[in-house]
Amino acid sequence: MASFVERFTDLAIHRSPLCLGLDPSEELLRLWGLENDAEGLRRFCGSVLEAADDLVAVIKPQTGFFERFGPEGLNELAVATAQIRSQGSLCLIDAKRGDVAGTMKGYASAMLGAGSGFGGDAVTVSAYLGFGALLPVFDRAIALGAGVFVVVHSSNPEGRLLQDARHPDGRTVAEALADDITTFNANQGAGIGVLGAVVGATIDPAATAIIDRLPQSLILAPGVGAQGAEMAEVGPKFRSAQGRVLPSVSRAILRHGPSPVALRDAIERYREAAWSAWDAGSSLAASRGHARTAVVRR
Ligand SMILES: O=C(O)c1cc(=O)[nH]c(=O)n1[C@@H]1O[C@H](COP(=O)(O)O)[C@@H](O)[C@H]1O
Repeated sequence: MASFVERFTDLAIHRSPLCLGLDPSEELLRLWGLENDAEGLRRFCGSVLEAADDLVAVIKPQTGFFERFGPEGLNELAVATAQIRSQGSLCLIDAKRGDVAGTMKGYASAMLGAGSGFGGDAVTVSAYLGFGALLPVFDRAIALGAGVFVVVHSSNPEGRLLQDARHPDGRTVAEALADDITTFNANQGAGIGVLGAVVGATIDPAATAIIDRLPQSLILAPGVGAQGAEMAEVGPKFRSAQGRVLPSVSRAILRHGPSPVALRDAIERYREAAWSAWDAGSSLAASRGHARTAVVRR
């Protein structure tokens, strides 16, 4: 089976590298005139996924917005993940789980790959209990051709104090984590590895050297739109990771619903912008131009 990286790279060229966040929050359900319940979740997700159709590479459901309704919400998460896969997009389950190794094995079986509870193509994880504790998730991802995104430099200001704290050797926590990710990927072989990283698009341009420490990783870049980062900043900030970045947008697109036309227009706009951010000026533009002609002619 093709790896997550191979599948993403192909979809990024033929669809767009955009990662569409599927965040059915109470605020958005209200804005859309939907009930704040499991039925509202279902209608919201159905409309978003119909509008996204085959336009984007990755769709990222945030589990918290589903878990808030208990078993009924989890059922809607399963419905959404199945629909994402049936539309040919990659399903990145944003669960940000992080626990001791034995428990991570449970989360891995819940989230990752065919035969798991939710069948994600990739998952987000948090390393606060230690990078090594996440190994069961890494192992399952390798075995099943899935992906893992480890939070390194989060998009929110509250993350700075913890992630910028220094190890005795002078590296920040985020830098040491980036190095752990790169060592792990390098031990698996050359090229982009199974471990991706989360680096917020809100990152201060003065701090972007952290991205240079991740030469073998896909990089999920949330924070575009509602959190203040512009898509136009992603290309310059993430230049050293050109062709490996998934800019992620949730509210700035979702607030355009429930009109299917307005929603699709918003996805189209961010999709185009994500393409430019991804490959501006690179040789990837040629293959993209080729694929895009086919898409436009659909
Ligand atoms: O892992 C994530 O996706 C993530 C990491 C991070 O550092 N910051 C962050 O906002 N996120 C998620 O990305 C989404 C951002 O939503 P918007 O700000 O509405 O685009 C939410 O689902 C967050 O949980």
